[in-house]
Amino acid sequence: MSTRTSPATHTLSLSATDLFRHIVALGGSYACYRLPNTQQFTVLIQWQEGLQRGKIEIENAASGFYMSPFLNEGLEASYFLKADVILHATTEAEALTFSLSEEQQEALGRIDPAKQTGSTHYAASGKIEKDTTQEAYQHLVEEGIAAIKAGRMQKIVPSRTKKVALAQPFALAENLLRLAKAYPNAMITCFSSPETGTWVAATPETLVETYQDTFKTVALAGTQAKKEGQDLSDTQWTQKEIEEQALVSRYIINSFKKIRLREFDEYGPKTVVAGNLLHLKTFFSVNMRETNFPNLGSTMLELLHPTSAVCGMPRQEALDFIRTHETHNRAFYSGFAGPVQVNRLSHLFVLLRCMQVSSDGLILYAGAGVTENSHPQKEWLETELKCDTLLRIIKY
Ligand SMILES: C=C(O[C@@H]1C=C(C(=O)O)C=C[C@H]1O)C(=O)O
Repeated sequence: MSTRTSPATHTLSLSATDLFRHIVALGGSYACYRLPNTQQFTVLIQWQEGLQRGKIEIENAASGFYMSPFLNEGLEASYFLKADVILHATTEAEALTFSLSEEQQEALGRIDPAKQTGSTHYAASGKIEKDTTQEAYQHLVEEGIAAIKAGRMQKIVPSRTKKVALAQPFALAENLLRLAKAYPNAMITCFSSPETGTWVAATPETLVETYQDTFKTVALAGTQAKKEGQDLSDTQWTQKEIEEQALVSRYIINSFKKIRLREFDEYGPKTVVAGNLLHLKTFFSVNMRETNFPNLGSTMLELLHPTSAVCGMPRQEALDFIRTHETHNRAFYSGFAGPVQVNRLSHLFVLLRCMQVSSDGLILYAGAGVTENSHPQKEWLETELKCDTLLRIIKY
């Protein structure tokens, strides 16, 4: 759908809260996002029931939003929200407000803002994960270190949950705006459907981006707290962090090698800000036309997910470890999500710094890269900082 403006008298100004309520009341699904370093929020709405299940070819897909849980072999457990309607709003104002043309109002059905009183989002279906204690997480890290010392893996990324209670119904639109303002260079996103429940993320990590002829991905790892007024060029990284991030870079280069792609640009590692944290990031880009890899986005998505930034190395051993040792289901945490073919851009992000919104609370998820030299308590503190990325900004 186009966003051309119709005469002012016929446009309807609708708050995100009213819009979300309207969609949920009619049984639709939506995904809302603000790309890094942009001012615009986009909402993709699907009216027909049921998200499409299974792998899609992002190059040939309709406009929509692609979502994947962490455990997703062959990407067959993915979901696709087909955008029947696309709306945009800027974040310059104090509230998220959409301006709907007549055509868009027709597509959305009759909307009476005064009658919108229901929920703005779907509550989680199925079992809600419990809180992970510090003791349990540190024990998991110790088991990871033992497996590495026994030679079964080089790196593992154990994760945990953190459950917080809600004092009031979750103010979704207000919180998305708060996150967008606090974190200009993050992808701020939320998706809500009966199948997936509701997830919110402020993620720093691109998994796959394609626009016109360019393919991009990044290797992101190594974490430290960002200090007030810190000069990024003075940041010190330990050998452990440098090696941990280099493993992720190597994993990406090995994936290029697997498909005999030899020409790519590599830049970094650079220290980057992600909310309250600093990471090391290497940027990769490929010209898909010159290298004759028109489907590189779909190909790399399958090769990369889950990367060693969120799973470990080697991948199969790390996956087995996570499946057998973690006591919670990661669901969409460390999976991926993002728009596909929206104005020719497909941009999928790793779902990090994320949480599930349930009717009785928020379930946050975070992990930390563990190598032979890890300290369990430090890894716990790292996951606390990662949870704080959301908790220090949102109201709950
Ligand atoms: C696993 C997470 O983050 C990943 C792990 C990192 C690390 O181990 O230092 C850093 C960035 C992410 O690639 C998370 O945020 O939960």
